[in-house]
Amino acid sequence: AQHDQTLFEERHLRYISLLGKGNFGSVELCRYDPLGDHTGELVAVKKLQPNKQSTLEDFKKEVNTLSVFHCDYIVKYRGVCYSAGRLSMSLVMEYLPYGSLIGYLDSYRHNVNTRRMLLFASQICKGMEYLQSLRYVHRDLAARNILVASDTLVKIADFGLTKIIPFDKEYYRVTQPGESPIFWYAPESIGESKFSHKSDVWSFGVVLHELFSYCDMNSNPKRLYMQEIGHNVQGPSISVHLANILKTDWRLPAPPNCPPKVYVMMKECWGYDFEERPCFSSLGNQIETVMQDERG
Ligand SMILES: C[C@H](Nc1nc(-c2c[nH]c3ncc(Cl)cc23)ncc1F)C(=O)NCC(F)(F)F
Repeated sequence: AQHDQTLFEERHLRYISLLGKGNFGSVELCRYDPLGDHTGELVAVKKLQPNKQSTLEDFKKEVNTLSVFHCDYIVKYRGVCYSAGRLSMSLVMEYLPYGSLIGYLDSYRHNVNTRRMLLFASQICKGMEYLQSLRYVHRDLAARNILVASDTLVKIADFGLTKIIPFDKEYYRVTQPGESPIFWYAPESIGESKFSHKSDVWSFGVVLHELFSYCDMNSNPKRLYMQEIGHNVQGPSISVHLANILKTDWRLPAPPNCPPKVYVMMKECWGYDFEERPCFSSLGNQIETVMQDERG
């Protein structure tokens, strides 16, 4: 349809730069400039790179998933761009100039205080509550997949691994796990490829750890776990070692200067049994409470 705002014509999408590589494709900064006078808006365009892991079908699912989300704390879907005679397609999203939380905390760490981090945490929590209300599990919740819209707003992004939980079950079982972000995974995800809202809660605990570590590369989850496991451990046996230390109740240490109440919340998210873990709505309330206590 002529006035279909969600259809972007390839000839008007002007490539500007590569933003980064995600699970199944790369995301580019483009200007959609139908008038050709540089007045068009900037957009983030995710191009599918079909490889052994991802197919056009997977990509279409990611597009359809994002297109139904309407939440202030989830990156906005703008539409699609078909190219090469509908053989390939790209996902068009809003462009957030501050980039991902990792880069933001690294560069603006000095004006991000505890209150601001708790605000970001509560927004991620609200975004996850919204996902849960639609029976979606994100499966890749990590600081690298959180976008910063402004100094006071963050949004969840990268729904490449997102799955909908079947109506008759409380979890989603993955058949062939690809490149798995195992250091953000709950024990049941590592051991049985089971994913649920409660495994997303585990990952949220790891995001809290990243937040309160200012996403400092020297204390990122992978490095801290590998220190405990032993750097000489390689390849597939890493997940066995990781599952073992989690079973013996070893957890990521409290980040430096982390408020005790926040570390308590992380530990709750890391309950070995998924039933011990809090739900996102209770986490949201706990965060609001800590925000009130925090003079900040
Ligand atoms: C693969 C892509 N990687 C990157 N994206 C951006 C980015 C800036 N601004 C953006 N605005 C909208 C989008 Cl979708 C991405 C960016 N910056 C650095 C990246 F490495 C990505 O999607 N990462 C997940 C998340 F979006 F959460 F950061």
